[in-house]
Amino acid sequence: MITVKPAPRQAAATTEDQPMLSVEDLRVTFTTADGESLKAVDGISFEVRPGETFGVIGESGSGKSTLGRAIVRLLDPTGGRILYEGDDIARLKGRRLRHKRRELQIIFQDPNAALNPRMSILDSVREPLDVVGEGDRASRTGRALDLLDRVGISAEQARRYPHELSGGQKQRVNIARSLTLNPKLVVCDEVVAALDVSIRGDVLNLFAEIQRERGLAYVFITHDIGVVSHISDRVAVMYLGRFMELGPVAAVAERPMHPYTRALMSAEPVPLPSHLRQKRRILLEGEIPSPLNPPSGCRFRTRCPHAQATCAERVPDWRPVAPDHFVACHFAEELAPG
Ligand SMILES: Nc1ncnc2c1ncn2[C@@H]1O[C@H](COP(=O)(O)OP(=O)(O)OP(=O)(O)O)[C@@H](O)[C@H]1O
Repeated sequence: MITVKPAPRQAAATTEDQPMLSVEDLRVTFTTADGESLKAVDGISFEVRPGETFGVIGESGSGKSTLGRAIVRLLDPTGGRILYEGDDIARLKGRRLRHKRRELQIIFQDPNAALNPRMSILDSVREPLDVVGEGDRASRTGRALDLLDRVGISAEQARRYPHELSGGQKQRVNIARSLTLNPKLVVCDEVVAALDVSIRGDVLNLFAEIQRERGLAYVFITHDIGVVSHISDRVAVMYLGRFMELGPVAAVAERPMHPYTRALMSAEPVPLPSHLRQKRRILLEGEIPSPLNPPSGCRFRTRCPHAQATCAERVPDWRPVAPDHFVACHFAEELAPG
């Protein structure tokens, strides 16, 4: 089990609740090799507040990575807006997009994804600074070494190549690399999933420390509810391209309002205090349906133990059930425990 030091949410608590990023009705549709339309992200809206960790959880194929990549414009949204400091990231082009993207970084599950195997660790971390041409080479090298030192990579290790480092060390290097251009928001896509369980806690702690030092916001994408409950302030539960529930982690853990959230939470040994754990294991039957042909009405209805006729007929409204807590289920209040 991962043990993560409790992280006081200083940055989130001291900044006002003004969003730093507003995602409005975001859509990403892929065209498959057969020419079919696949709605990987299908009308998602949320805000990220300065200094907070916004968790996104869901099964494989729910569209989490697509959402993360769209936020940093690694792929082009099909529709909707991504408002960041007065600009719509979804529409920006050229130099203005490159400039904004410095402040929005992403770290991937595969520690090798952003590291060139033929470049030394130091060169890889300095590269973003070289590209924007900040200062002279010596100052850029100094800054890269400082960042590497901060994440626990020595100057001697910085001269090595990626294959000479462990997965955990490489993920530390990726953290350093993502920080070179002083981002304000980092999308973390399953960043500890590929790491040995024994070191996941250390790497998560490093993420939490860096966040406190820099007031960074994270969008933390994971299928691991234990990870999300430890690191996030708020969490969104995603299923087949849509959010099913969104709220403060404690509220969602204590009183999950969507049947899918309850099923997810009961399926894993969540390291939550016992009074917050779901008492009964709810079996989530069947595979997630194909996004090429999603169920009508509520997308979860084909696996929901409580589905009724209405669920096939009408898409549930996205509505508040408590302050800051939203759900898309026709029967949320009736079904929610206690
Ligand atoms: N480039 C693409 N072209 C066509 N379909 C894609 C493409 N990228 C993703 N998809 C499809 O979009 C859906 C969502 O994928 P995505 O990787 O975003 O989900 P995920 O929740 O991150 O899952 P995982 O954890 O397995 O990556 C899946 O059905 C996937 O097959």
